[in-house]
Amino acid sequence: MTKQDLFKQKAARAALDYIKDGMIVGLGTGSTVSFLLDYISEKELDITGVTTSKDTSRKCRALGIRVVDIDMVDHIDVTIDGADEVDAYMNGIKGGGAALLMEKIVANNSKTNIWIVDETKVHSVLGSFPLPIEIISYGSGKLIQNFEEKGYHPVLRLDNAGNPVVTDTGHNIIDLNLHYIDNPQELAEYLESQVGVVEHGLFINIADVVIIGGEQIVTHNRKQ
Ligand SMILES: O=C[C@H](O)[C@H](O)[C@H](O)COP(=O)(O)O
Repeated sequence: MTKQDLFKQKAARAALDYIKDGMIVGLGTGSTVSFLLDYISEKELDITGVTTSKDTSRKCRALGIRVVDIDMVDHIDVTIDGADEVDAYMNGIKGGGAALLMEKIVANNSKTNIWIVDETKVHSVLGSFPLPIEIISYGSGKLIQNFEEKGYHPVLRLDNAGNPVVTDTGHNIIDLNLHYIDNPQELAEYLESQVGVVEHGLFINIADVVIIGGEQIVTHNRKQ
């Protein structure tokens, strides 16, 4: 196991403190959340999960974690998710695993949102990680052209067979290679105004707690 994986594991283990029996828990997507699911199963926590991807649902089924559709619950107590990059203001980029749309819907319906990341993902300014944009396929060439003209260096994400990645909700992904996002809010507003964009991977003012795994665990709390 790499050091980065060990740090992801540490962050995932620390997140268990926020989960109690009987809770409805939003379950994110990705390798860090995968460690969390293992711990939830090992500890036999009696939770009801609301998942953010087919991958997470599959893993929950394999581990015997109960899962229900988001529309079957009247609230979500806490959601625990990974992130691809986190800045000093606890804003982040998500969607490296193409799950950003379902993740944002679950996050927006959760009382508390907790991110679990390893320390390599924390940067003072967002943009090192390419920003995923979920789009409809019709007219995607035009959208790419618009993003090129803005200097965003867009790349349509392809799968191993060279076909456009199709998300769990049936869309495609464009990754923007921005390197330095000086005003995430302004960029989010621009992206939201583009017809054909379903959702973007900028998660602004969403995380309440960020647990960073490193040699030590560091926890940031928005309310502090
Ligand atoms: O679409 C994927 C999600 O936003 C993930 O939470 C993110 O990519 C982090 O994944 P990982 O824990 O594998 O680094």
